[in-house]
Amino acid sequence: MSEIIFESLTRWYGEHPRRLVLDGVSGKITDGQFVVVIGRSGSGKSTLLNLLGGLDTPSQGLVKVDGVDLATMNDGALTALRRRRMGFVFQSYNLIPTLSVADNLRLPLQLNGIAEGNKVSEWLARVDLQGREHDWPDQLSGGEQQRVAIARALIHEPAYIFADEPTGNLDLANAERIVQLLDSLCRSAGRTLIMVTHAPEVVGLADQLLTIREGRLVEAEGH
Ligand SMILES: Nc1ncnc2c1ncn2[C@@H]1O[C@H](COP(=O)(O)OP(=O)(O)OP(=O)(O)O)[C@@H](O)[C@H]1O
Repeated sequence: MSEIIFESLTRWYGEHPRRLVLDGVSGKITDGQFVVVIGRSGSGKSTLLNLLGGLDTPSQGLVKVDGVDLATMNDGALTALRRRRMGFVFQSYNLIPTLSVADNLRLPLQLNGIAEGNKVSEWLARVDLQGREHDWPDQLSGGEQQRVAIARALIHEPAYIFADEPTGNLDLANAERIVQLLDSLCRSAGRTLIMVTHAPEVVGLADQLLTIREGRLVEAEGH
């Protein structure tokens, strides 16, 4: 059972004055949900995502992943949790430029001690990039690089995928393709997908919508 609970989650930067960017948000993300985080630029979306994925530490409040408060974990345990249970997709793809496409995909397998088998070619086929094992990231288009990044985020079969504006650098057609790919690959395997986006068309796919305004969660209209 995978579940993320966050309570009174607060993040500020600096002291005197404190700059409050997330102001006591609470919620629950359950197994296999597609959660969409929307809100204006600077409202705190990436801050929330980074806290839920253990990439950042709250100033106050807590995040529980699989029932464990992240604040009780040491760095090694947190790294292990992120490596095994989570996959990350960013706006800027973040492929390692000095590694081939295949070696980028091998990294999560190696870090988790998972046997490679045919996984690299299988996952390239799933993102419609069969035969591109030996290409370098800079030989791929933006949409292709993001598809490699998706395969890399999923190849070790994590429970949670965190995607921070994964379509931010793509044209509309590529953006739709990336969202559909993430949605279908996560849904088919019951993985939880948490996506920050500016794209209003993604909202309709969400099981849960988190709308942030000035660091606070806004109640959905009509509820
Ligand atoms: N390291 C930091 N130091 C100080 N302020 C920061 C830092 N990181 C983020 N902030 C501030 O926190 C606020 C929220 O940032 P965040 O990246 O979460 O917003 P966002 O909603 O994801 O925005 P966007 O849609 O533009 O990416 C912003 O005003 C930003 O300037």
